[in-house]
Amino acid sequence: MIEVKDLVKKYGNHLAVDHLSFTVEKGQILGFLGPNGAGKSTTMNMLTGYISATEGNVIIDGHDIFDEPEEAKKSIGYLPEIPPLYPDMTVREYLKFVADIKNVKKNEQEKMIEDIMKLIQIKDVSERLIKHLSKGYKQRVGLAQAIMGYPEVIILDEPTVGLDPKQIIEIRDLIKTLSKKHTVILSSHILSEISAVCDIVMIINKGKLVVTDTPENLSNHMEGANGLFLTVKGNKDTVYDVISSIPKVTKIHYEDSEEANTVSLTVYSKEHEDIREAVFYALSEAKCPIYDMHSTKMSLENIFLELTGKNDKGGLKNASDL
Ligand SMILES: Nc1ncnc2c1ncn2[C@@H]1O[C@H](COP(=O)(O)OP(=O)(O)OP(=O)(O)O)[C@@H](O)[C@H]1O
Repeated sequence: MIEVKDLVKKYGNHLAVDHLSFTVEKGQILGFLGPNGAGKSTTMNMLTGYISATEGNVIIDGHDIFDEPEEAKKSIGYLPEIPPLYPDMTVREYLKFVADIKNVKKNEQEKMIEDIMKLIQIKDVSERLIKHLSKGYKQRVGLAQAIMGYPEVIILDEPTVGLDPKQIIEIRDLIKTLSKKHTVILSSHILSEISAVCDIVMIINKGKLVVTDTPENLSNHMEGANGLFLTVKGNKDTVYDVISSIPKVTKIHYEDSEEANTVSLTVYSKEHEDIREAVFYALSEAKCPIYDMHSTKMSLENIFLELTGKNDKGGLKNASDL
């Protein structure tokens, strides 16, 4: 449905998007994740033909967005980060205006506007001026214009930014509903948001692809990086020697210890290896009593920070490469 090949955007000497390639299948929801300035908006603006690319291709439903913009754009509905609304129009007037510019047939317009207002739940504000709507409702009207004409592909740039938690859940549910009939690409800098709605996550940083995988795989593979937190009574060197002699241990990280004569540390092991028993027996043999032992699960935010931090060292393509 969407094919992106070696997409590059340079602003002067600044490489905002650096050879990005990916495909999105029909009916999928692809989440684009990255910190501020990662290149999300720039990529979306190229996908929708809003700005040109320095290099590379974007093929939407078989049409190149740069060579056949009219054909390709027919398949796209776009909600930019700031929704393109006319504040002095009522919701209904605005949607009629959007239907006109998207060449929706006159005899189909009224029904389509009604159906979309019902789907997006904005019927109750249809006669109100857009400038008098709350932010959540403005965002909904932005979504309504994106799906006008029922394009195959819907591209949403940070669709929940600035909304309250209830509105965020409502917009997420809407996105899931939309994906039943459309292919959806959305961007966010919030990992939990992406994992809640997307089939595939692409993490980008400094314009480069860091990793792409399903949200489940991303979490599962990162569990290998989860550690075992320990507080042990004993001497730091002894504890280090004992723990580092356990075969499956890959990394030891010292933590601040709150009790005198104790050592706190997080111990990392190879993927999915349970080292709790080995740690217990080794420390008891060395007469170093364990005061605390618990698993530390990496939060989704930490996964994201870990991945985007690793990018400078280059070259992760799948979560399984971690
Ligand atoms: N018109 C422009 N001229 C020069 N540099 C630009 C322009 N637009 C974006 N950039 C730069 O390109 C990089 C990528 O910006 P972009 O807006 O795509 O990031 P983003 O991932 O969408 O970030 P955010 O989450 O903050 O919106 C940034 O370093 C930004 O400063």
